[in-house]
Amino acid sequence: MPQKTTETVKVMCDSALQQINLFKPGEQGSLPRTFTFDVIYGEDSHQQQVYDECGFSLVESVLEGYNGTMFAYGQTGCGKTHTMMGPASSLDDKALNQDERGIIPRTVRHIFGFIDASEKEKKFLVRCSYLEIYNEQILDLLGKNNAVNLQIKEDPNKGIYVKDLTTVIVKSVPELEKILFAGMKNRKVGETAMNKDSSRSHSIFTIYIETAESVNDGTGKQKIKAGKLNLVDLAGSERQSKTHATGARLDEAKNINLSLSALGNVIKALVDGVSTHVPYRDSKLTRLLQDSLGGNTKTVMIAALSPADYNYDETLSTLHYANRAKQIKNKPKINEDPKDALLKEYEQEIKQLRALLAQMQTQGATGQQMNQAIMAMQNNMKNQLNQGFKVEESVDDLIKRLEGQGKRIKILDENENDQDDEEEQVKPKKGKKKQQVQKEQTEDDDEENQDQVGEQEQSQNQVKMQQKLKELEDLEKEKQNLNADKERIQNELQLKEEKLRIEAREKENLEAMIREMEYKLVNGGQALEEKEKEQSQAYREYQKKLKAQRKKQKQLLEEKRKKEEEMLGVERQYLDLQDEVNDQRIVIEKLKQKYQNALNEIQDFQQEQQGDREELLDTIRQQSLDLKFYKRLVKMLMKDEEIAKIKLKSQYDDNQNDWIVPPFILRGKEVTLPSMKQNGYKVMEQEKDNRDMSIEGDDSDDDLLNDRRMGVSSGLFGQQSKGGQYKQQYQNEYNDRPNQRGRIQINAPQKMNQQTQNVPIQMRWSQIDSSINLNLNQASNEYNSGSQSHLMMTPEPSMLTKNSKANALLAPLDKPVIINSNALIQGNNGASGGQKYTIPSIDQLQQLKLQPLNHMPRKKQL
Ligand SMILES: Nc1ncnc2c1ncn2[C@@H]1O[C@H](COP(=O)(O)OP(=O)(O)OP(=O)(O)O)[C@@H](O)[C@H]1O
Repeated sequence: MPQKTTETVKVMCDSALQQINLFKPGEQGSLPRTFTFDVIYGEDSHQQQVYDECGFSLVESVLEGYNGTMFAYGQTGCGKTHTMMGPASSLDDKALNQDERGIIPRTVRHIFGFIDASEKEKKFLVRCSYLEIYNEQILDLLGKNNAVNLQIKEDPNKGIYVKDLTTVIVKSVPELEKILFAGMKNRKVGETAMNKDSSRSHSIFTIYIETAESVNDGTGKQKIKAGKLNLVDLAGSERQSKTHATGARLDEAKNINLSLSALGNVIKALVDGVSTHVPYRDSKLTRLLQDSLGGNTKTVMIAALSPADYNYDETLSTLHYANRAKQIKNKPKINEDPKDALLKEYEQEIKQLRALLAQMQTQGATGQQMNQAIMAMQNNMKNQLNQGFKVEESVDDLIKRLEGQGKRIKILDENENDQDDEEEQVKPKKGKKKQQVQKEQTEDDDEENQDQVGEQEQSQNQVKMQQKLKELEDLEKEKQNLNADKERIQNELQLKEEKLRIEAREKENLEAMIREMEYKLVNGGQALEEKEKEQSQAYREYQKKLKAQRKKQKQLLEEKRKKEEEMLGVERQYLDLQDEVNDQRIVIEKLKQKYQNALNEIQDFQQEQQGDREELLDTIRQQSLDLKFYKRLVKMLMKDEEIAKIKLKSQYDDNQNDWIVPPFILRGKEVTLPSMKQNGYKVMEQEKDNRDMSIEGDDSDDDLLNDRRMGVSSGLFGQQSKGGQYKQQYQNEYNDRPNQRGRIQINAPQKMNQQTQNVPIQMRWSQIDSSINLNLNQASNEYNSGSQSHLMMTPEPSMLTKNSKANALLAPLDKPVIINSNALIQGNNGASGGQKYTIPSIDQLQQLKLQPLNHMPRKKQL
């Protein structure tokens, strides 16, 4: 969706013909490149229109049980996030610009609107998950730890899925929106020269909808359908020259461009008609979208364009991308009665719980039996959920967790207070008891006083008194017996009460579980007034009509195009010659136009390929420099045997696309490998903290740091002593690879003066005799004598020994050897020692029509 711009508009949208015309800047009067798509939106179109025409029918399909994917593709800053999400300010419930909301918030409303308008008997289970792919890592935007790189798995029933991805059950628009906004806040966004809030990751918000409805065959059976909707906001392709990205932004851009070019390769392979292999595994993005591209999913691609002439190349590339994607044929199918449907599991659980409750009420099952049954059921459910997804937590819990832990601490404090309160309440009770005991004591004392008075009276009648005493003793005994009986009865009563309490609690638990299970499912026909239902139905009908109209319009356009095609070949009966001439002229004009279009297409394609190649080579070159730096660093820190030992214990993980390196510690002369289970990585980090690093000399100097970033070249020519050391190391490393073939690139300066700009020229190694000798002394001498010319090689500087064999031969094919030297090109005739070889001059190289490569980083003058 083009955004308004003050620059010259070079994109014309023809919505009626569903065509987009792109004019090349500087080519006045030339024919535009024309592309036809299902729908075209100019800068005056509205978000509602985009949703009605692109989103609505896809969401309806998902509600019918299809899988759907909608993704926005395009150059950075073109409006992908705007189209998918809309401006952040529009998402608020009270926002005045709610009509600017994008596809995702509209989808959320559509889904629950549909549920509310469906029959009451229908049951729905709605869940969602939210992930981002950042620097080729899959991060859970709703997860407890969103720095963990999750793994992609494949299962015959579930298809491709992300292991341990958090999914949350939602029952209403506000709940789903809360989750969405909380996840959005975790997304990686950064400022670039082209977009203040540029998405630095690809994000996938997935909504899973399961529907259960009774089959009308009198068996009471239910039909379950499960649809899944992926709403994808891709990060935009970007050129470093425009975004001026450096550091982390540049790393992100490299990863973004690589994954987008992997997506492009998948699309190409799917439509070129010759590829037998589709490279889905080349990136996490293509792997996750595998079902959406050529699989069983209904997919809508939205191409966002910039209309500015400044972005002509990127706009053309996006249009080609979309044009190819348009040709992909998917085979969508409804997911009926899927084995892993959660709704089915929940329904079964509810049934079983109800049966248990009934049993408890009629047969009086014991609390212990109940407990065991509930525990078994809960475990069973957890296992089922764990097979694919993490066990869901409630929306409120999740939001609380995402907002931080503060609330929980507060709740704990409150509980503590509650406890204190309870104790406070207990205290007065204890006091009362004490008072009562004191009272009883006083009463006893009174009795004693009275006895004393009686004693005086009874002194005259001792027998009587003794009898009385005996009676008292008997009474005391009886009292003791009664107390013992009372205690026993009390204990029995307590036990009975406890038992009753347990049973009541179990029953309550059971009922709560049933309530909770039922709560997770949403019944159709809720909350809506009859009038709202009618409106919703009318809107749906209108959408259907609109869809039918669009289909008809498309058919008519197609017929018109076909007729025009036919006209070009039809022989007509002409009444006079002039008519025939006129018609033929029109036919010729049209054929000319077609021919020109085809030529343009070929030219665009070649340019695009060249652009892609340059971008990729640039990335390879950058990565090769990084790799060299890390290699150098590791070699400075560790011995070859140590590296070998650790490599032996390491494994390459295809799923993670990364090395799993076990923890290790460098201590004195030994390498210790602490077990991963025993917190090995933590131990390793502590060891690292204990080490102090010191660098000899004034190595903090910026220049030196820069030179180091460039890799080994900094050490090669600047100081002979260092150079010698490096040479020796590299020679050792590569001399034992005699049979690997490689290629050589010569980056030749266009003009032979010191301010030259490099025009790199590629020459395949196969054009050079594999046993040549190169005399490179001249290059290094020239360098050392202070000339601007220099020689830089990656990654095999062993070539630089005097009269050395061209060890570039030994370079593996994926690591190009780069020679950048004036001297090499000029003083090239004399190979020494045996065979002769002449490196071609620039003219000769150019005559070979070898394609120029990208600009190479120039090395600093030392
Ligand atoms: N159709 C539009 N109408 C109004 N504003 C728009 C439109 N499209 C884009 N914008 C604005 O342009 C800016 C960049 O858009 P957005 O962030 O959506 O680009 P993007 O393609 O997602 O970029 P990136 O790939 O860098 O994430 C935003 O401020 C956005 O609001």
